[in-house]
Order: sequence, then structure tokens, then C-alpha cells
Amino acid sequence: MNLPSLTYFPQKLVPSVCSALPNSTRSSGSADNIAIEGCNLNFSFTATRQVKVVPVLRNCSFRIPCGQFWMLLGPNGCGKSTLLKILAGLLNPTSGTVHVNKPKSFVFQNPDHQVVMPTVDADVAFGLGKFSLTDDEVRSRVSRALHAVGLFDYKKRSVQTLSEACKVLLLDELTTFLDETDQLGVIKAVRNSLDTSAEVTALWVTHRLEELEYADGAIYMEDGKVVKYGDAASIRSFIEAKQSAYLPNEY
Ligand SMILES: Nc1ncnc2c1ncn2[C@@H]1O[C@H](COP(=O)(O)OP(=O)(O)OP(=O)(O)O)[C@@H](O)[C@H]1O
Repeated sequence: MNLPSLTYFPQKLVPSVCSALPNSTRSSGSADNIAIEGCNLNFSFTATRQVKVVPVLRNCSFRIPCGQFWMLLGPNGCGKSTLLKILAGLLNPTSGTVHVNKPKSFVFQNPDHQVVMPTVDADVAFGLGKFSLTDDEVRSRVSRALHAVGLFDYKKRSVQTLSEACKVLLLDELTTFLDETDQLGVIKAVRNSLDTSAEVTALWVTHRLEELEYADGAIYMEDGKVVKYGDAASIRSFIEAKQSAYLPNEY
């Protein structure tokens, strides 16, 4: 496996699970103490009338231990949302393996945009409306999707009654539209839910370096690659050093 430079990781939390895996998109069935894992993940799309293949993610590898609050940072367009969608099961990687403990929950930047129907299965089926599928095909695809994220038993539940009893939270720039007080409130609420349950793990996409104060660890990406991951303080120092290197010494 192609692991990027690692600033800190307790040795007992790093079982050698990736290298023995086939290079497929199946879940790796990672060790119990690793909640989220990506191994050599690549993602590309075909652009310009199906002629050019554009890479978005390049050999991304990382491991996030259970019960920790991690952040995903990097410049605009480096691939953070794409990586999060792959972890959520919303996109398939072009190659590489992914493991995320279940049930998992993905929250978009604007949560109001992600729930449109009253029940869980109807909401999932809504996204299939643009394809010409039979009712049986829709039912079968909805079942597969709900099984994939560990929510099959909740298919008839009202979306309003879903609890936050998931094991993994994947959160994409939740605080973008919030004022400073509410930003802090949300981040503290996530931190608090992790502190009260050792089983919950969260990965939070952000641009705000100051939010790293609440994190256990972080992943820093550039140009589709995981450049560094490890404890939050080290990643913050790393990014700050990069930023200051770009500032001119004198005008
Ligand atoms: N299916 C696709 N079609 C076209 N472009 C795509 C596709 N998937 C990803 N991209 C491009 O890949 C790049 C990475 O996008 P992504 O949204 O993952 O980045 P990001 O780091 O989350 O950016 P931001 O911080 O601005 O939200 C962007 O340039 C995006 O336009």
C-alpha cells in the first residue's frame, strides 16, 4: 500500500490489513479498531465528449481509528468531497479498496437539500426517478443501497425519526452557511457525541484550520493525493508552514 507520510499513529492501531487485499472496490473488512480506511483509492471521470479521462483522486491511502474525530483539508478542487462520497458509497472508486464501519451517515453541505421524501426507502428511490426502471428494479436497487449502508431495517422509517445512532459520520463542510456562533455549536455537538460514545467516528471536511483544535487527527490533500495524515496539531503545523512559505518575506 502507498501510505503518505504519517506524522503520528499509535502502533497498535495500525494492523497490516491493506497490503493483503485484492485491488477491488469491495469493502476490506478492516480490523475492529479502524473505522474508516482507504487503500490506494483512485477516481477519475471521462470528460470532453468521452475522450479525456481526468483523474480526481490518485492513490489515496489512510486509516482512521474508531471513536476519533478527524478532519479532511486541502485546497479547493483537490478532491475532498469526491473522497467523502466514495467513503459514503455514493461514488465507486475507479480502483482501490474502501472500508467504512456501518451504519454510516453522510451529511451534505446544505442538509436541507438531501432529504426530499417522507420515508427512508422513498427518499432513496427518488434519486432513481430519472432512469426508466420498473418498480421491481427500483425496489431491488433501493434494497441493495440500504443494505450497503446498513439501513435496510430502517427502510419504512420516517426520515425525521432516524436517530444519530450511526457508527460513522461523514460531514461535508457543515458549517459553511452558518455564522461563527453556530459553527462553533455544530462542531462542539459533534465533538460531544464522540466523547459520549467511543463507538462513533467522524470525518469532517473543512477549510478552517482553527477547527482542527477540536479534532484528534486530520488528512491533508493536494491535487487528488493524500499528502499527509496524522494527529491534528501536526497537520495544522504542516499546513501553516506551507502557507507561510507562500507569503512574501517583504513587499
Ligand atoms: N464527475 C465529474 N465531472 C466533472 N468534474 C468532476 C467530477 N468529479 C469530480 N470533478 C472535479 O474534480 C475536482 C475535485 O472536486 P471535489 O468537489 O472533490 O473537490 P473539493 O476538494 O471538495 O473542492 P471544494 O473545496 O471546492 O469543495 C473538481 O475540479 C471537480 O470539478
